[in-house]
Amino acid sequence: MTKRKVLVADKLSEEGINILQKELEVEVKTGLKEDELVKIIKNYDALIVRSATKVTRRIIENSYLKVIGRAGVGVDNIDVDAATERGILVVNAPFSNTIAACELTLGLMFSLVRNIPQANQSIKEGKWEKNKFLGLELYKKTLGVIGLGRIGKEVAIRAKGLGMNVVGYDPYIAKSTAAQIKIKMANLDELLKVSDIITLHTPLTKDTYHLIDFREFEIMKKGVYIINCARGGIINERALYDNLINQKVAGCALDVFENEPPEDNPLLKLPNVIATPHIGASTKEAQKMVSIEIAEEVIKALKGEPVRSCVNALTNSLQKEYTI
Ligand SMILES: NC(=O)C1=CN([C@@H]2O[C@H](COP(=O)(O)OP(=O)(O)OC[C@H]3O[C@@H](n4cnc5c(N)ncnc54)[C@H](O)[C@@H]3O)[C@@H](O)[C@H]2O)C=CC1
Ligand SMILES: O=C(O)C(=O)COP(=O)(O)O
Repeated sequence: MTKRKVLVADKLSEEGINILQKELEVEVKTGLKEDELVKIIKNYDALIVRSATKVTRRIIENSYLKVIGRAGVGVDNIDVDAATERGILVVNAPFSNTIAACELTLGLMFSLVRNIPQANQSIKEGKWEKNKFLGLELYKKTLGVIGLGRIGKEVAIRAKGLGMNVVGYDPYIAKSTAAQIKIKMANLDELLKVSDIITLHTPLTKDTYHLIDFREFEIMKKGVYIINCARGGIINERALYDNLINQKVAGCALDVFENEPPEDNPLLKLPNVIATPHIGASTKEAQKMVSIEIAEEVIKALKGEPVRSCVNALTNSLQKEYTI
């Protein structure tokens, strides 16, 4: 019997590729543009991507795909509605990169308040600017966690371990989740008012697009720090820029951008912005697990077996069940 064909369009660890190869014919072609994908997508039963490849309506409508696999969590780069309309299953691998994204968030939080990247740069330039890099302690500061799903929850638990006060905002989680990790829940405005550091961990959806906009910056404390390891579009980058310039925001750490790669993004020119190139999920452990998780899901979907992480029609109410 001829094997079904899967196109792997972004980098996937070899463990996952090996699993796919046992059952399917696998082709790996990365860095394809929309036009190139449109030309070849008819040849495949399944497509696997990460965040780089945008799976547009045009690609979907030119395909005979049965399943689209997202080797990671966020599916904002996939037109899930278009896939659903054509009966194409969209599955993701949400259980494998939680710790990786959480630990990057913590690394960025320490880096921000102690100016570690700036101090590193300075000493490598031959300077000894000891007095320039006076930092802040995290101990007893208030961390506002927006989105208390898998990653936000792990960040909150670790922040409490550092002696921080943690306030959470997430309209869709059960009260028992907050009680379990012993953090205070608040509405968005209360969280913005009291937080010394704010970290974002929601998906990018129609509801969370520009969740942090000019109005929200107005409510924040002067000297607040912002961390975004979720998605660029959740913060209005123009509002962030203005509030860094007027020093309402003391500094921010960004792993994600509205446009990636962020060509000519003015935020990257500011000294109080530290940035990483969307590496939240980039650990050996996470990438190995993600590749296995998505390979198994895609194979199950092609066999018509029940899958664990179908994201079609994931409305907010469904998301509630899904997160808890
Ligand atoms: N930088 C990176 O490489 C990575 C980024 N991510 C991003 O992080 C996001 C979160 O990942 P997980 O924690 O695994 O997802 P999750 O689904 O477990 O958690 C998301 C949480 O956000 C909440 N939420 C949804 N809408 C909200 C709103 N309007 N206000 C407040 N909370 C809201 C949900 O109720 C849920 O509890 C992903 O969607 C992805 O975009 C995830 C992994 C790696
Ligand atoms: O899993 C996610 O949502 C991520 O953002 C990770 O993105 P990546 O797979 O590293 O391109």
